[in-house]
Amino acid sequence: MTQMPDPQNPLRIGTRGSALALAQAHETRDRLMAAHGLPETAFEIVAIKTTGDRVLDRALKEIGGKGLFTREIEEALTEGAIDIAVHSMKDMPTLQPDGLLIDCYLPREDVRDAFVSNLYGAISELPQGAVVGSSSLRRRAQLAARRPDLQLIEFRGNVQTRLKKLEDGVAVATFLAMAGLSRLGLTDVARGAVEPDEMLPAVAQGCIGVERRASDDRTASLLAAIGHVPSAIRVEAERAFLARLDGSCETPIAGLAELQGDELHLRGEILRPDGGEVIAGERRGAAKDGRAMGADLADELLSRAPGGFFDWR
Ligand SMILES: NCc1[nH]cc(CCC(=O)O)c1CC(=O)O
Repeated sequence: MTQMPDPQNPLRIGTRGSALALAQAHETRDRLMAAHGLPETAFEIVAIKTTGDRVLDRALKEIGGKGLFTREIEEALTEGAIDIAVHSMKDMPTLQPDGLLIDCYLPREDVRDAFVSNLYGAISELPQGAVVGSSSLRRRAQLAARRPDLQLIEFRGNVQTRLKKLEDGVAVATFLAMAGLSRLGLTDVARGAVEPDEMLPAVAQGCIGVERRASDDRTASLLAAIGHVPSAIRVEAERAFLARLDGSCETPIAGLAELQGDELHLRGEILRPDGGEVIAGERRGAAKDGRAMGADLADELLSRAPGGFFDWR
């Protein structure tokens, strides 16, 4: 029998302190409570400030490095200060530090981007030269590919900060993940969801992953009850694609795997940051081969990329 957490010996859930991160930690806790019939007091939520949270004044890509939002949390997990770490898989490097493991994914939310604007209803309605705010290299590149006339500006900060910038007229539109808005109860601010055909989402967008110490068997069996296998299949295929490209969410790479019964449909694309070139491809295959499909699709896109394509990295 697994030793269940209790108020004297709670399961400590590590997370960033942002409203979105806390909502994700609460969702994880609620699922564990329901799956095991445990009270809220059997859990402790530990908010941890990361480098990415501290440094708000510079563009993320300047301070650089993968795992800007995860390093301190993974250190706490390794040291045993927390028992699990709850992450937006979109923000996770493809390699976990030695001794740590992610093999539990919650049921995936809406994977699409939301179009957010007080003035216009969709991308197609944006006037020539309109100013759009986004700090996502992927969204900027995808938008520039479709609408080279638009003026793209950096847009950092949490959801509330970005909405305030729209209100102040700093930009006329921005994009946010539907999943984040939904978890914050803010889907009202979306004028609409952008379909993947129009803007392929980031790898693992909308998916929460739970990380643990690989050697921690008690936590492994607790998590087994809340892991969602179809989400795992999809996200692991997308992350195998990303890993082969050596990308991160700071790279103009998009990827989405969808299940149709036992068949997995994987789409991926790499872009030049200015949108000047988009290389896209897809694979269909058995769900069990998802990771191999991801690596294979990445190899195809790499082989089609002209010399110098990745030089901006
Ligand atoms: N990079 C920030 C980030 N990481 C995860 C989400 C949204 C939730 C998700 O995709 O799981 C967001 C915000 C956004 O892109 O709007």
